[in-house]
Amino acid sequence: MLEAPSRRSARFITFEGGEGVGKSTQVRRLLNNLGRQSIDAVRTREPGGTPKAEAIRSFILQGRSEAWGAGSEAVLFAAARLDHVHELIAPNLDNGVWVISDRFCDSTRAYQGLTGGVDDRLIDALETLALDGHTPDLTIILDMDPEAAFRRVEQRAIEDGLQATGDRFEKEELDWHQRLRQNFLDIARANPDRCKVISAEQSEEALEAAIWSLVSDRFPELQGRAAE
Ligand SMILES: Nc1ncnc2c1ncn2[C@@H]1O[C@H](COP(=O)(O)OP(=O)(O)OP(=O)(O)O)[C@@H](O)[C@H]1O
Ligand SMILES: Cc1cn([C@H]2C[C@H](O)[C@@H](COP(=O)(O)O)O2)c(=O)[nH]c1=O
Repeated sequence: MLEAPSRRSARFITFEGGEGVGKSTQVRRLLNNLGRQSIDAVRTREPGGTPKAEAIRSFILQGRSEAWGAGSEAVLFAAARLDHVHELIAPNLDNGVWVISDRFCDSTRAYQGLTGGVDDRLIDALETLALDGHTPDLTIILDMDPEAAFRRVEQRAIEDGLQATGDRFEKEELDWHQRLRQNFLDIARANPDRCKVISAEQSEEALEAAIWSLVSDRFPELQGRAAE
């Protein structure tokens, strides 16, 4: 299992969890809070973050990889991650810019590995290859009941004027999402230093405050700074 290295001043923080738990919302809020403290930070996401990785994202999430099975999908996610790490994550960290990513390697372990049944040895090998040493310093796992999270996703679709059709993974059955939730909790238990679980069943503002408290406790350069 991954241990976070302490090699640089810029920090690499990832958000993980099931569908619709509020990751993107909290990535944005954390970025704003860091900006208010004059911390230079970029927001990114997986799959995606670079043009090549975004192309792989479209291919997978529109369902075109579905027939290939979870093992091939794990390889595709890793290919996207390899480009993302080399083209965006590593250069920013090397320049002292914090990187905040909406999903990263734990999603492959949770979705394709533990939920999709792909062998741990393949997941471990892909992770080593794609990360090339860029283990997150902190991973925040947002946890909530998937049924409640679905209601948020439906509401988001209504607000966006779209039909809630769902991507490749959002279409899975409820018990699949319940297993996924448990699998993220198991990943957190196996990586207690790097991963912190926070209940996402609270208001956006309360969750933002809980995340700021966690992040500022974790990194000495933020201590004593309150979110405004
Ligand atoms: N704490 C919260 N309470 C209520 N609604 C929320 C909360 N956080 C986010 N939402 C709403 O829930 C919906 C999903 O949020 P968001 O897109 O941030 O989740 P996500 O985890 O990134 O989703 P996905 O897995 O689909 O990318 C949005 O409409 C958002 O406004
Ligand atoms: C990185 C990664 C992602 N996934 C899945 C998880 C979600 O269903 C989608 C991404 O959509 P989001 O709205 O941006 O959360 O992709 C995965 O199965 N494996 C991965 O490694």
